[in-house]
Order: sequence, then C-alpha cells, then structure tokens
Amino acid sequence: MNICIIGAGYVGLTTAAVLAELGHEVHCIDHDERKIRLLNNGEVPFYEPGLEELIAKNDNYLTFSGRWDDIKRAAVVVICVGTPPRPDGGTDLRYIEAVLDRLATTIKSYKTIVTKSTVPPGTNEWMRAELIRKGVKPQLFRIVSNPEFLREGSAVYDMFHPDKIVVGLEPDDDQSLAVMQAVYAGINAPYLTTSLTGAELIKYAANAFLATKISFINEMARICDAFAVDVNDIARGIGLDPRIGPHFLRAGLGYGGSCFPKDIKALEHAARSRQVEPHLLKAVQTINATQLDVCFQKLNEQLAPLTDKKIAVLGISFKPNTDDTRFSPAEALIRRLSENGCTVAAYDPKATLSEPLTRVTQVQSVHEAIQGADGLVIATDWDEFRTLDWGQVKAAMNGTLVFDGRNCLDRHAVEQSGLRYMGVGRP
Ligand SMILES: NC(=O)c1ccc[n+]([C@@H]2O[C@H](COP(=O)([O-])OP(=O)(O)OC[C@H]3O[C@@H](n4cnc5c(N)ncnc54)[C@H](O)[C@@H]3O)[C@@H](O)[C@H]2O)c1
Ligand SMILES: O=c1ccn([C@@H]2O[C@H](COP(=O)(O)OP(=O)(O)O[C@H]3O[C@H](CO)[C@@H](O)[C@H](O)[C@H]3O)[C@@H](O)[C@H]2O)c(=O)[nH]1
Repeated sequence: MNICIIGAGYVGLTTAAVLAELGHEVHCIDHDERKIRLLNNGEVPFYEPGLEELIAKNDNYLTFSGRWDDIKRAAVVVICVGTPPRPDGGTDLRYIEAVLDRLATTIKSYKTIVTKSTVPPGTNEWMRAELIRKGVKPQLFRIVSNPEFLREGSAVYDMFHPDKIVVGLEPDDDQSLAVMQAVYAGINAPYLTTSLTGAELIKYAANAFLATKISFINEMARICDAFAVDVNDIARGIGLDPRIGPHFLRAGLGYGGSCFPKDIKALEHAARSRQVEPHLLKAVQTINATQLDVCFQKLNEQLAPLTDKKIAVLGISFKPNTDDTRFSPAEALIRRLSENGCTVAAYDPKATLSEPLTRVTQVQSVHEAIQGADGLVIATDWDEFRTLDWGQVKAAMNGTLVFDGRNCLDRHAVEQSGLRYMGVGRP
C-alpha cells in the first residue's frame, strides 16, 4: 500500500519505519527542512532506541521530503503533527489546520485520512467538516481516528506490539476498518472500533488513568513519609492485586514529558467546555505540580543551607531511554536548585539541557558530576545509574546524601557503602 505520513517526529517517524518494515511504500513529509535533510543523510533527529536501524533497513521503501505533491500517490494519509498545549489548557490545533489547508488543495483521488495525533474530542468530526468546507468532495475521503499509545524510549517495540488498535470511524463508514487492517497487517493485536470521538476519548482516558496512578502513589509516598513506611512496599503490596496491577506505581519527582501534562490539561479543558467539572483530573494535576516542591523540601531539610552547595544531578530527560526534555521534572529540579544558589553538575547519557542555567554545568560522565558533590540526586531512572559502584561514588563525593528521586536504587547497596539514602516516600 502507498502510505503518506505527515510529521516526522517521534510518532510519525516510528510509524513510517514500522509501516515500511511491514511491507508498505511509505513517504514521510515534514515542513522542517533541517529534519528532512538529516533524514536524507540517514540520521534521526532525536534518540529513540532501534529507530535509526529500522529506517536504514527499510531505506528502499521509505522516503522523506517537504513535497506535498507526494500525497497524490498515497491511498492512506496518516497525520502525526504536534498538538501542543495552549496557555488556557486547550489544544493548539494550528498544525492540524495547516495540514487540512494542504490536503484541501492536494486531494484529487480517494484517500483514507488517519489522525494519529492526539486531538480533543470532536476534532476529527470538525476536520471532516473543514475539508468539505474547503472544497474537498465528501466522496473523495474518509476520516479515521487511530490514536497512538507508544511510549518514548520503547516506541519501535510498542508499535510492533500494541495491546490494542483503536479505530474510530465515521457513522456510515463500512470500508475504513478493512483499510486499517491492511495497513497494520502483520501486527497481532485486537481491534477496538468506535466512533471518531470515542477513539479520541479513549486516548485521553488512557493517559489520564496512568497519570492518576502516578499521582495516587505520589500522594501515598507523602503519607508513607509521615508514617515512616517504604512506599515501594505499598506499591508491591497493592500491585499484586490483579485489579490494581503493578505498573505506573513508582513514586518520584512526578510525571513529565510531551504527553501526560498536556493531555490531562486538554481533557480537563474539554470537560469544562461541556460544563463537566473534572474533580479528579484537577487533583491529579495538583499533586503532580506540588511533587517537585515536596522533593525539593526534602533535599533542603537534609542539605540546608542550599546556597553554595554542590549537587550532582543524574538525569535530564523526562524518562530514561530518550533525549526528550519536554516538561522534564529532572530539568525542573535542576532549575530549582540553581535558583536556590546551588552549583549543579548535571549528567545525562543522551539529553542536553534545553537552556543555559546559572551555576549549572552539563558534564560528560557520572564520574565528573559527583566529584566533590555535597549531595547526589537521581532525577531520571536510566539503567546506568542503578548499577553504580557506590563505594567509588562515596570516595568521590564530599557529602554523603543520595536522593533517589525515582525510587529506583537498591537502598541497601547505597547504605552499605556508607552513604545516606533518601527516596520519595522511603524514609
Ligand atoms: N511523543 C509521544 O510519545 C506520543 C505518543 C502518542 C501520541 N503522541 C501524539 O502524537 C502527536 C505528535 O507527537 P510527536 O511527539 O511525534 O511530536 P513531534 O513534535 O516530535 O513531531 C511533530 C512533527 O510534525 C511536524 N509538523 C508540524 N506541522 C507540520 C505541517 N503542517 N506539515 C508537515 N509537518 C509538520 C513537525 O515539524 C515535527 O517534526 C501529538 O499529537 C502527540 O500528542 C505523541
Ligand atoms: O510509575 C511511574 C511511571 C511513569 N512515571 C513518569 O511518567 C512520565 C511518563 O512516562 P511514560 O508514560 O513511560 O512515557 P511517555 O513516553 O510520555 O508515554 C505516555 O504518553 C504517550 C503519549 O500520549 C502515550 O502514548 C503512552 O502510552 C504513555 O505511557 C515520565 O515522566 C515518567 O518518569 C512515573 O513517575 N512513575
């Protein structure tokens, strides 16, 4: 099948590479000329495990350009452009609008237009109406809402092994499901069909539920601290109940990234637009917004006064196995330490600080970061940090505090080397 992907970001490039691997002829369009140049040189503009190799392997079936004319040959167009937050919490649909403008002048033969970008409830219905308003004949296209559930850091694996494929269809559309099954032929997952708006809401509900689990365990961590109980024991204890499950119950600095913060806000905004008061979503966000304060306060209590203290921060990205720093709690903590007079040596295996900060230096190794440090903070749970030689860490540091901001370390290993361990809800 000839497929055109619009937007060569985390979702678009992964989709393009995976669909090419499944045997389709894929063309990927992006308006960012730098990205297209890099891709045509065989480079991926961001770090995502396995993606560069998969793109290289499918070189013959995968092309990149900024040419909209290439849409003409495609039977399926997959929209993967960004849908960033607006200051009021709503969704900025300017990139979707720009795509609709282009599609309106390009569509001359029948297309299945698939929305993979995360868009607020009602957007796909509106997109259909917009295309018709812009002059595209209704019989020349169908819209399908096919939200994406991949995680950064395991995007390629997730796209080959989804737990479901959600397909939102127009009310009288009895052909697009077969088109989607042909697109994903070779991927073994149950299909869930619903309306366009139903599919949009499944995506938001999934992210909201996962964020709720994180805020729940972060609130439990606060309670655990007050009762001198280890929150990891609580997470294990409740996680063994299959009705609860063990995932997304790791307390820490809070959730970040380009999805959870914006999508929970967008769902709250959508609810309010229909006069529904989203009490739970508000609480989830309040807990997340104050989680950094709670963690910072713990550090302050141990190291006060913070002014002129040297802190080693391990981790800059919002989660491991990515170089993405969008809404990264690690970066927010580094900023807070800098604002409070600390000297920070930050290290990340892949990510780079998104802006220069006073008294903050990004260094090239853990070894460099910890030299003479008064305290060490694990801000992102990269594997590399779990397996440090704590004896060597102790010898290099000036102080003894290790703050495990991701509850990912073996506390006994840390303590055995004479360091002081402090986690989130792990007194
Ligand atoms: N990142 C994730 O893990 C993830 C997972 C699931 C869903 N999503 C959703 O998928 C969408 C894309 O997210 P992303 O992280 O891949 O974004 P991204 O910012 O990495 O990539 C978006 C790409 O679209 C391009 N673009 C924007 N407007 C364009 C236009 N008019 N024409 C051509 N190209 C254009 C940009 O240049 C950019 O390369 C968002 O709606 C996001 O919420 C993201
Ligand atoms: O127990 C946990 C699990 C995660 N996190 C944090 O939550 C954030 C998000 O993590 P994760 O969900 O793994 O990363 P994303 O790549 O943002 O993926 C989420 O957002 C995507 C975009 O919508 C969805 O497609 C995915 O299904 C959804 O997991 C990160 O800051 C994590 O550190 C925790 O604090 N505790």
